Amino acid sequence: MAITQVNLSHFRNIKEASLKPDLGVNLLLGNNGSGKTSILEAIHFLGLGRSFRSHLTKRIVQHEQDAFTLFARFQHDDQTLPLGLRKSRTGDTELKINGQRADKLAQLAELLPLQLIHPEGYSLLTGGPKGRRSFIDWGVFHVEPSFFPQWLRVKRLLKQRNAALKTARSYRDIGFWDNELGERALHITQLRRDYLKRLEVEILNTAKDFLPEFEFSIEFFQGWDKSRDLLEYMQQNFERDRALGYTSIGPQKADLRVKVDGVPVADVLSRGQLKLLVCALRLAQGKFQNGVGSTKCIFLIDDFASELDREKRIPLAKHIAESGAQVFITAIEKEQIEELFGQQIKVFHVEHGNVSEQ
Ligand SMILES: Nc1ncnc2c1ncn2[C@@H]1O[C@H](COP(=O)(O)OP(=O)(O)OP(=O)(O)O)[C@@H](O)[C@H]1O
Repeated sequence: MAITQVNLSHFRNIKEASLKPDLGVNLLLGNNGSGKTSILEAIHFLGLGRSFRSHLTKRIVQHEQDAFTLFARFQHDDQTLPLGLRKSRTGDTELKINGQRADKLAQLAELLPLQLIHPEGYSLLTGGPKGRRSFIDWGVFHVEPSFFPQWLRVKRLLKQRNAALKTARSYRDIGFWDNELGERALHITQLRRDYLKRLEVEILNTAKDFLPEFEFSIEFFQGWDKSRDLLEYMQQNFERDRALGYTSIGPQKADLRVKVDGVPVADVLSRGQLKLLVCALRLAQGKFQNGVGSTKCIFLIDDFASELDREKRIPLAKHIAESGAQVFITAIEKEQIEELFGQQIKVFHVEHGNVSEQ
């Protein structure tokens, strides 16, 4: 899986740009505010249908323009597919995959699996469980096709159960939703657990290379006490859920708990160390995907050098190179990246929104 062409039009400060990336490491080089991250943001948009910087399209569309347009060609199953996306300031979306209109942005995620590593990425470990759940689900989604439709169904059922909780007078009024939920919840939980079991070794090995001074452990919290039967537990929790107005236990509460000596990493590690650990998690996941999945993962790395000393950049670059994945890296100085990856990189200069190939 690799992108062979990207065109951007009216995206942030980029009026028009066209890039023909290499299948290996691509370096986006430029001064602060030149537009490097905007190119990563555009690729992220093509892969996930959303930005990692703003949920408002009007912030992304170039000032005084109505819409942005992105176009890419990418390799998929031995063929090259074109992908076009236009999004207007008001949020209207037009998506074309291989010349056909597509109505769901979720279709993009299947075609272009991406891993983003960026300076604020450490919030994966310091923030709430939602991000870590997404981390797990990204991987399950890409290796287990039955996961996504089941998860969508569970989310819909939870919405209905939560709505029913507001008018329910006794457990009987919502018991129906729990029966519908129960089996599906167990299924997706099993898929998450199996996936993490397989990924765990890759994560721990990568983390050991980055932070050899720590002994990490990984625990999967399924969203409720694993010794309890979910249906029975939900029944017992009815009064509590009714008072809260939402379902307080279940797979929607799942989490990935990363600890060092039994203590959550967010309480022990420095910011730079947390950042490295997040790199380890994302690289491990991408490498695992590239080993087992049919579609290969692409890495987007924003501000590679930020907060990492040279000694730590070396294992990071080694794992990136080993992944064999296509990589897009932004940096201000070329030397640091060349030193790590050798001459085998394609350099794009970004200056005031203009992109040129070296
Ligand atoms: N909607 C928009 N229209 C036009 N310009 C914009 C828009 N949104 C942001 N900008 C400008 O686009 C530029 C691109 O910023 P970007 O974050 O891509 O820079 P960068 O090269 O990654 O910089 P840094 O090294 O500081 O992270 C900034 O100067 C910003 O002010």
